[in-house]
Amino acid sequence: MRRVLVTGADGQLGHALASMLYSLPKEFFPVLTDHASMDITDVKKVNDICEQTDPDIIVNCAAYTAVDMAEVEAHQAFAVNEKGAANVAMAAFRMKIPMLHFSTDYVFDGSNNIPYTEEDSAAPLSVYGHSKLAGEFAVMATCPWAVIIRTGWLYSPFRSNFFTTISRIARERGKLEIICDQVGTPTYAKDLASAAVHVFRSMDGLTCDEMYKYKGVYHYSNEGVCSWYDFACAIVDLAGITCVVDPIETKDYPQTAQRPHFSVMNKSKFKNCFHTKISHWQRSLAACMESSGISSQ
Ligand SMILES: NC(=O)C1=CN([C@@H]2O[C@H](COP(=O)(O)OP(=O)(O)OC[C@H]3O[C@@H](n4cnc5c(N)ncnc54)[C@H](OP(=O)(O)O)[C@@H]3O)[C@@H](O)[C@H]2O)C=CC1
Ligand SMILES: Cc1cn([C@H]2C[C@H](O)[C@@H](COP(=O)(O)OP(=O)(O)O[C@H]3O[C@@H](C)C(=O)[C@@H](O)[C@H]3O)O2)c(=O)[nH]c1=O
Repeated sequence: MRRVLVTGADGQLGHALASMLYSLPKEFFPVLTDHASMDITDVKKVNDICEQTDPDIIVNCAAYTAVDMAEVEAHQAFAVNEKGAANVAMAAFRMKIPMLHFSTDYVFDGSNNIPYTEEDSAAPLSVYGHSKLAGEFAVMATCPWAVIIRTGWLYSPFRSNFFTTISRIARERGKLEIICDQVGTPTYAKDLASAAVHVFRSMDGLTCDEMYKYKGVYHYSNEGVCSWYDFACAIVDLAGITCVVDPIETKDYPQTAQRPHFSVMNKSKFKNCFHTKISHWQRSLAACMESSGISSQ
């Protein structure tokens, strides 16, 4: 049985991954840590807990994810997303074990008109995007066999995210105005957790030299393309909520941080390397809706 140390286990991805690991009890034993029990900016704490728990795999789900707040809290964003990530990567390097880390579609500036590949240049528009890109470099420099998955528009029935927010405010307000000129692909956290398990299985039992085969950045979201407006319409429809959803432009929804207008990612590298298929975002949204019980409320 493989011990999988998860940081940020109280976040939406950490929670989805923990549930996935508990559902595979013969294969994996989750060692869950959260902000309170293991602050990843505290290098001594990270090393002590890794030493005590002796994991076989480390997955860094901890992050500073408040995109607008990061514009005024750059120091905190970089402390967690760059230095904290490097602390976790250093522990994995010392223990010579697989390290999985997550990054974001917000490393791109949105100027592409075809899906971004891993070879495309990153040019973040926001402090959050810059801090995550710095984290990618820090992780790769610290633990050279690390696998970094860039994902985007993550949602689940757990914690605050676009899915839970829209489900709630559609009922409260009866009318929503949603940006239609930012295009990307939603990612169901359960699908991403399942993708992470594919990575663990591929890297299980490999020597450091063998792990190098997988090193680097991969793109992963659900399949398909939509705007936030399309996503909101689909949530409202599936939930059976009576609510008007109007499309608006980014300029009509003032936000502190700038977001890319286009952040669709090409997932071929992940699918080919880890021999997996990916579900379309509408199918995954339906699965999430069903598991959340929101549509029957
Ligand atoms: N959410 C999204 O739409 C997207 C997320 N990603 C990336 O996916 C990953 C997972 O994101 P997601 O699960 O949504 O994020 P969440 O914000 O839901 O979870 C992040 C977790 O990290 C914890 N955390 C924050 N600071 C620290 C710290 N110093 N030490 C330990 N834990 C800390 C948070 O705890 P607390 O809340 O108590 O501070 C929270 O539980 C991140 O790398 C994120 O950048 C990428 C693209 C899209
Ligand atoms: C609630 C609401 C949001 N929106 C828009 C704002 C924003 O552009 C978009 C999504 O809202 P959010 O607050 O979820 O946006 P945001 O925090 O930018 O989401 C991002 O989070 C980080 C962590 C990532 O890494 C990204 O991939 C992405 O998921 O919807 C509306 O237009 N109307 C509304 O009523």
